[in-house]
Amino acid sequence: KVSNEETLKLLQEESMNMQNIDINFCEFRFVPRSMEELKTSAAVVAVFQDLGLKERWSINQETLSRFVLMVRKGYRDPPYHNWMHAFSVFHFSYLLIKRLRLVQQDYITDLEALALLVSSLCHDVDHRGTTNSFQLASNSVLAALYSSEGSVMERHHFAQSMCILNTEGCNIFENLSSKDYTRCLDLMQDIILATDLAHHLRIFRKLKDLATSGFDKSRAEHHQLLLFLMMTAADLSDQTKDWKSSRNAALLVYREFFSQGDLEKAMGNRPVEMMDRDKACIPTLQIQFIDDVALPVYSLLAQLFPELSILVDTVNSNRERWVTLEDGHVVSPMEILTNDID
Ligand SMILES: Cc1nc2ccc(C(=O)NCC(C)C)cc2n2c(-c3cc(OC(C)(C)C)ccc3Cl)nnc12
Ligand SMILES: [Mg+2]
Ligand SMILES: [Zn+2]
Repeated sequence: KVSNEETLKLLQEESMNMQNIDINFCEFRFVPRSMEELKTSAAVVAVFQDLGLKERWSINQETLSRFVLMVRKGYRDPPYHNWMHAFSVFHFSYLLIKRLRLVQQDYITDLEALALLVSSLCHDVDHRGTTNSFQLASNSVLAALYSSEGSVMERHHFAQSMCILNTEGCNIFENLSSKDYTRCLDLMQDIILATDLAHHLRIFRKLKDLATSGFDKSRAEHHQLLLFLMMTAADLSDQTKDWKSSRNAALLVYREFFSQGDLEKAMGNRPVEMMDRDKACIPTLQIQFIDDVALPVYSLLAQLFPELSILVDTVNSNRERWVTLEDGHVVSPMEILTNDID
């Protein structure tokens, strides 16, 4: 339960707007992870304000504040899949909607934009820092619940999100028409399930075809594929930031992976190399992940929206930094002095 004083405190902060959050808040180079965690809940409320979502969907300010605090409380504290990850994914989705003017240009409807934003905030809620395959291998409760359908964690994230919406005073969709309400939850389910890497790899060919043939605003399937591509791009958006930010985020991912590897060894199972701290070579693994997953995502997005090609350039330059680290690059004293590689 979110206490009233917490909600009231957040309400007082609601006077926050884009300017007094950070002058660069609406730039793709802005790093949401650099914000003080205490200010992130008010920033989420300010984003809803800025996009006019409260008026458009008659969202009560106090309900919104309570919802944001409940979502934040719904996240645990593993190295990577925590609230600050959710907040950074939410921020990137906001920038896509705002800077590309997606609703004004009819790429997505205003309901799809609402669903994308709320899904971004909720998409990893109650993550335990372990993968879908670990749920199965460890016979977790979540595997028992969802393994027959697959995407075990993603189904749990969606179920948790619905629990939060159904909590007293937290249903931000309470004033939507029943048609919009149903449609919005269906969209959230599709979008959150699309954050399963296996799902992304399954639809990748369709995403390529979409980027090649061009977006047809009249086709519902194109709206859906675009939402999935933007959600994945947001989920990976640490990789579109400056070198230090993207490197630090990647190191958090491996801290989580290696902890899972330690668990698997303790269970008598052999972890995959990527999760084995004794075998993994992070630069090599990162170059592989950037080539196999990250670059294709931002390249497709840039094919659809050429103004985003700057993101592809940044991912490529971060890739180059991993290459210099990969070949056992000897750190020169100068680099140590400039703490370029700390
Ligand atoms: C920096 C960074 N390195 C990663 C290195 C490897 C992998 C991994 O899962 N490799 C397995 C093989 C089969 C490819 C993921 C990595 N990763 C993610 C990530 C992305 C996810 O899925 C979407 C969002 C749909 C792409 C799902 C979960 C995660 Cl943790 N986010 N940042 C990273
Ligand atoms: Mg996830
Ligand atoms: Zn995520």
